[in-house]
Formats: sequence, structure tokens, C-alpha cells
Amino acid sequence: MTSPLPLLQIETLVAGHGRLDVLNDVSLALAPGELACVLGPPGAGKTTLLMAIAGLVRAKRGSIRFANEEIRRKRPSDILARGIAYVPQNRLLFSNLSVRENLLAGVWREPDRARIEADVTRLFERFPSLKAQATQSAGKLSSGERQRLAIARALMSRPSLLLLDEPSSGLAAPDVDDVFALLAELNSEGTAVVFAEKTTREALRIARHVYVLEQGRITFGGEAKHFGAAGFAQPA
Ligand SMILES: Nc1ncnc2c1ncn2[C@@H]1O[C@H](COP(=O)(O)OP(=O)(O)OP(=O)(O)O)[C@@H](O)[C@H]1O
Repeated sequence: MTSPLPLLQIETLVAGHGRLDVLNDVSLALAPGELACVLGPPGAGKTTLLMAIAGLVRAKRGSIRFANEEIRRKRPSDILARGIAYVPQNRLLFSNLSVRENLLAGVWREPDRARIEADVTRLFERFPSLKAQATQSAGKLSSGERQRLAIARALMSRPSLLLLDEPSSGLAAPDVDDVFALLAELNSEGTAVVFAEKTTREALRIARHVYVLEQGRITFGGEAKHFGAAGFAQPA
């Protein structure tokens, strides 16, 4: 049996900030339906990798193919429209806007009001606690609710690939459980999920594949069950 075409294929990617090359010849391939974690110590380049895929960091060389199309030089809005959504580590919500208004901020190019309303209704059904706080300003939410809102906002674009930067950061244990259960659920419904984490503790709970990034290079890529916890220097 031949394996399916990768959903995302990155080849010899070099990307960074200004003159600083953070990623050095990074290559990886994600199958459709993937649930993968990018692990690595602070400063390894995890955020830079996710942002390069989302078009938010300029990729200098190499290739990023998504659904068999080269997206390396595309704008972030074009990449979002193609089905890649990104949830940054600090969640980047509009604190003074309501929960509902933050959801609407996840829509970039959808002119169809009926579809937008249907998506808001669909997401409020999935996140009843957000529905209950629809008119509340995002700045007043708990950190767990803020993370749920950030993910819900990303889902407004109906992504086929959801990227999340340290989704467990700053959350209490029950919220971490909740967020990982949500990611597993979204994945079981067909959304490919890739998230970055600093420690294996969180990452190995749901990830099927693990990629370890150290100093801008992939030093391990494979099934989570084959990943040894001693693979890299982890923060306490
Ligand atoms: N905007 C920027 N301008 C210049 N250098 C940057 C910028 N953002 C990150 N860097 C540098 O790029 C390197 C990789 O950072 P990055 O945030 O991608 O790593 P990370 O693995 O996500 O780290 P962490 O786990 O601490 O979030 C670091 O040396 C960092 O200082």
C-alpha cells in the first residue's frame, strides 16, 4: 500500500529573524490527520518553525508545501485561507473586545454573514462556557477560558491544520487536561494538529509523532512511543 501524500512537507527550510538563521535545514513531513508535537528546549526554534509555516516569519530557503502547494512565499492571510491556523503562545486576544468580537476577529476573508453566524453558533455549542460569557471582555476571562477562546477563534477559519505554540503554558492542571482533550477531539474529527511544548510531560499525553528541535535542527522525528524522555535537556 502506498502512503498518502503528506499534508505538510517541509524541506531544508532555513528561516529566522533578520540576519539570524534560527532554523537550519529543517525537513519534516506530516500526514493528513496528524497529531504531532514539536519538542525542544527554550530558544530551539519551535516558535520560529510554527510561525514560518503560518507565514509570519520569512523563510529564506527551502520549501514548505501544504496540500501539495508551495506556500513558502505566501502571505499569512493566504496561508490562513488555505487552511492553516496558528494559536500563538501568548494567545494574542483583544482584551478590550468581547468574546464574540474576538471570535469574529478570526475571520479574514469570509464575506458570507450567514456562514459566519453559523460558525459562531457551532463554536458556542462546542464551548458553552464561552457562549455564557459572549459579551464579556476577553481580558476578564480566566487563562483557561482565554486559551479556549484563542483556539475557538482559530477554528473560525475552519482549518485543516491547527498549529499551537505551547498550548499548556500558564494554565492550571485542569485547564491543561481540558485543552489537550480538546486537541485530541479536534484531531479525531479530522483536523491535523501540531503543537510545540518545552517538556515531554505535556507533549507525550496526546502526540502520535514527536519532532525534537535543538538549536534549529531536527534531532529526532518519529512515533511518540519510540521517543525516550532523555532525548534533550528539559527545563525543570
Ligand atoms: N523577533 C525576533 N527577533 C530576533 N530574534 C528572535 C526573535 N524571536 C526569536 N528570536 C530568537 O530566535 C531563537 C529561537 O527562538 P524561538 O522563540 O523560535 O524558540 P523556542 O524554541 O520557541 O523558545 P521558547 O521555548 O523559549 O519559546 C532564539 O535565539 C530567540 O532569541
